[in-house]
Amino acid sequence: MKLIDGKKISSDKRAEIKEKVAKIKQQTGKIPGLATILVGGDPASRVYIQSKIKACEHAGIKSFHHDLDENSSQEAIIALIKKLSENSEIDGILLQLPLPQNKDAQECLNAISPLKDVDGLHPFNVGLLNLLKSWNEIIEKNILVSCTPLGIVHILCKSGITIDGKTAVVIGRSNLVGKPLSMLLLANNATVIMAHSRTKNLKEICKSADIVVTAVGKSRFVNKDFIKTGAAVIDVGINRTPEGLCGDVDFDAVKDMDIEITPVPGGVGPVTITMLLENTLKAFSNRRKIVA
Ligand SMILES: Nc1nc(=O)c2c([nH]1)NC[C@@H]1CN(c3ccc(C(=O)N[C@@H](CCC(=O)O)C(=O)O)cc3)C=[N+]21
Repeated sequence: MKLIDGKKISSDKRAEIKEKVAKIKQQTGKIPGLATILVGGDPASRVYIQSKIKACEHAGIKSFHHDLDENSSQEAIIALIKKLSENSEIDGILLQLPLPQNKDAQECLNAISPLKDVDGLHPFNVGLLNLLKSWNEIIEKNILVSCTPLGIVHILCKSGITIDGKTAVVIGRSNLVGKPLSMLLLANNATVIMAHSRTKNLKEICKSADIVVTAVGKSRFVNKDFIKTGAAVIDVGINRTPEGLCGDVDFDAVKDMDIEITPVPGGVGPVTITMLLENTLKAFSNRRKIVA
């Protein structure tokens, strides 16, 4: 088993971003800004939001955090988002998900200006992603795409794992990870299988894949039976167990296999946050029509 070092991939990219931010400041006198919104006090969400704010500070990006009460109305969330969408100091807006019960997250996301939608969840950006014909267009057209899928493609690329022509199985069909990732892999010429909780013969399907991405949220869900020799395994699961934080893959069960795999922690998580910084810069330059 060969571990893919997400922390290293992340810190290399963050150093590049930091330099870009410094250059932007020098050339424009402006500082890119990211607004984060947390509704309610879910402890895991708070940890993620804090890592995002810290990463911004380290890169020189200005962060504007908004804590909303658990009982805030949907109207109040939308009103805040609209205000941030109009604030010219703010380039990116991130609404931390999930929202507390009884709120329509998509309705809130629809209020984010598509130009500031650093999670790529506004219907405009979802549409652009689905219209993609090739990976080049992501760069040329400056489309904002969800951070975890971008991070996964970045990890594969930096690890020298080709996507073109490979069979990739994505387990999980969420709007934040599974669906956008499938579109990105497709744009990179993979043959993509979108698997989910109702998929039959999941083990056999995964066993045929060159790349397996698991975003399920169940510890030890993926074992030896799912993975073929030589495969790349990307573990997006974040599960808190009595033994600590772990992903969806039963690490002990696969440790003797000839595979490449991202660990949890230290795999996809840190690179996801790095892509949020990257998307904030992308939003900055899209809005100002300059090359960062
Ligand atoms: N609008 C929105 N956008 C998101 O991108 C988003 C979200 N909502 N809601 C929750 C998920 C989850 N997510 C993570 C980011 C970093 C780590 C991360 O850095 N993890 C560390 C461990 C951190 C720990 O100890 O929990 C690691 O894997 O090494 C994990 C999870 C972003 N998400």
